[in-house]
Amino acid sequence: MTFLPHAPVLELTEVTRSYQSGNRKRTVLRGISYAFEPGRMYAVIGPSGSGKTTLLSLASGLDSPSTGTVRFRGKDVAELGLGRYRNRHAATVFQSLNLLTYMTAVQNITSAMEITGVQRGNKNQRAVELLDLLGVDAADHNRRTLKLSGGQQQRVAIARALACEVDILFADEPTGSLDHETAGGIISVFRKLAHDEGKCVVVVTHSREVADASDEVLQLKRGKLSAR
Ligand SMILES: Nc1ncnc2c1ncn2[C@@H]1O[C@H](COP(=O)(O)OP(=O)(O)OP(=O)(O)O)[C@@H](O)[C@H]1O
Repeated sequence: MTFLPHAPVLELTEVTRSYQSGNRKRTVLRGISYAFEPGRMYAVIGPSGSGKTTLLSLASGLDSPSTGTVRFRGKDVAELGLGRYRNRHAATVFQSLNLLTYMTAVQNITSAMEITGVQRGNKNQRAVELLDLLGVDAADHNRRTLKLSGGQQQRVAIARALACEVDILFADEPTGSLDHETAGGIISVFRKLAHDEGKCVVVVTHSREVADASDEVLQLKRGKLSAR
């Protein structure tokens, strides 16, 4: 199958999400439509409680919209199967990273490949390639991730997310706990993944630096998404 270079990789159409609390319904997202392209980095910004994480959950297949559709390369992710979409096409780096800290950087990646059923002969070699791509020092590849710095851990978590050769990478506040310089390194990684590797990178952030480094800045306000 061939794809047009600028055909959207991810499309949200009239997406809404409401939460029921007792007998009250609260609508967080109100009819959001947007098309995300490969090879671009997007920042999603907005005040606390505006629904950024909710939007990320729907776009990444962790949750389903109340109404509307989320499509990956034209196919409704509900039909594709949310588990399959998450394993094969769209990975998320969470704020908590969720690394297995008693395992090495390489083991974190190879075990993710095992769990998601990646068909690859030499998983170790692929893990090393990914860690190199993300700028993790060779000396750190076989260290337990518990022993790595916050910035290095973040890189390992991103490498693990990419282990399944996904097309879309989501990240929730990836620079929130990093100092300025380390955050700059992570921002460069995201830009490289979008511009050199053709990934669609979507970052939820409060950081001005991340927003400034992105190709598109999308603002969530009162349940609506607008390009800034
Ligand atoms: N599972 C849930 N059940 C009920 N309400 C929820 C649930 N998840 C989120 N909400 C509500 O939806 C609103 C948006 O939350 P969300 O976490 O998406 O915002 P956010 O923009 O990511 O906030 P922050 O920047 O503080 O992380 C909040 O009022 C929150 O309380």
